[in-house]
Amino acid sequence: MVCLGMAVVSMAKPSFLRAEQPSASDISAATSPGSSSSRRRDIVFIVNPQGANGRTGREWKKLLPYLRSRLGSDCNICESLTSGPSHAIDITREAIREGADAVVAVGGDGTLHEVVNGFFWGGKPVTKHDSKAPRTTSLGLIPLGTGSDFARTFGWTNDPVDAIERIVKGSRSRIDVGVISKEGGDLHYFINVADIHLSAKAGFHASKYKRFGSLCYVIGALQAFFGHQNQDLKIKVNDGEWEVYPKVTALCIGNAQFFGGGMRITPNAHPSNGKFEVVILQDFKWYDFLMKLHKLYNGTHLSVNNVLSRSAFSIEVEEVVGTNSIYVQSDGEHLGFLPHNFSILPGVINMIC
Ligand SMILES: Nc1ncnc2c1ncn2[C@@H]1O[C@H](COP(=O)(O)OP(=O)(O)OP(=O)(O)O)[C@@H](O)[C@H]1O
Repeated sequence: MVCLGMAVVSMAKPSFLRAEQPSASDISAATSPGSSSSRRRDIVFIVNPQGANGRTGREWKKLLPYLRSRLGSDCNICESLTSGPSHAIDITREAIREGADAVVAVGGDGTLHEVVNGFFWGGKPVTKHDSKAPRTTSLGLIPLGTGSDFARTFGWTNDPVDAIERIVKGSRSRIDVGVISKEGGDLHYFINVADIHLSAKAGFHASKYKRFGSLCYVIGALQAFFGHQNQDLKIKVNDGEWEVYPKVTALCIGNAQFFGGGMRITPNAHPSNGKFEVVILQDFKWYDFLMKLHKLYNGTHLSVNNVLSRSAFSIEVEEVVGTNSIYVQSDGEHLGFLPHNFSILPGVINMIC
């Protein structure tokens, strides 16, 4: 982990909280009565240098001088470049335990997803080591990925300068997070959209073609259609009765609205409303997608035949006939196959919005 302008700090013992010396004015502000809010904030930027086929790393380097100029006088800015998949989870947990004021994901939805998972450990939110001085670590985002779908719900652009201004402004909102469980498996968290069957299979294939930019979603979808069959699924919403939904093409559980590089699949979802929007597409053929694709992108597909939307706090999904081949993904990351349970954790993270 590197604190800007300071020495390289070993990952084994992160000390970003101590790495920068406060300036004289900061010391006086911190020691004057009633001035606790003006203490220097510790912000950890977790950067995936390989995001968007390497663009994230290149943009991040160009962004650093601006970041220093906008935040450096008020904050200890720490950067941590990820070394591979899942690294962002560990960095986040360590930063929260050390008492960081904010952890900012710099990259795409995959990086954001890992950072969100780092906010939890053993089924509970991670907390600061020193519980006598509790502090809530906020989540921030500089969207610099291929799809960057989560940011679209808030109308955020891929312009990192806008994202830095949001961090400077520092407004925060409580946001919901989805939790996914499977019998005998670890808990998994998502912030954007979890989805099942065709779209999840398309996402699985798309992830192999990120070098082609947004085109990866088209290639992934074409590959997923190959050999696709709509499947009967059993669904239990809000701990009610099991219901069978015939010929499901895709089932999408939205905490936010967009997936697949800009498709507004769950147009009524919002990460602050305490519930998911569940959208189920049934008996779709390949030509239905051709005819209705524009509606899926602009979010007007809910009135289309064989599209159903409902809100839910929890949903359990199983196959009627077990094939163990129905793909599940969360925030665009492959998660395995059905069955899975999904439920919402309302307002569990403080987000810089
Ligand atoms: N140093 C690294 N080398 C290779 N892969 C990494 C590294 N750090 C993180 N990753 C993996 O890269 C994946 C994708 O990253 P990210 O989401 O930032 O970019 P993207 O896929 O281009 O964007 P989007 O998810 O918005 O389409 C993450 O899921 C993460 O596991």
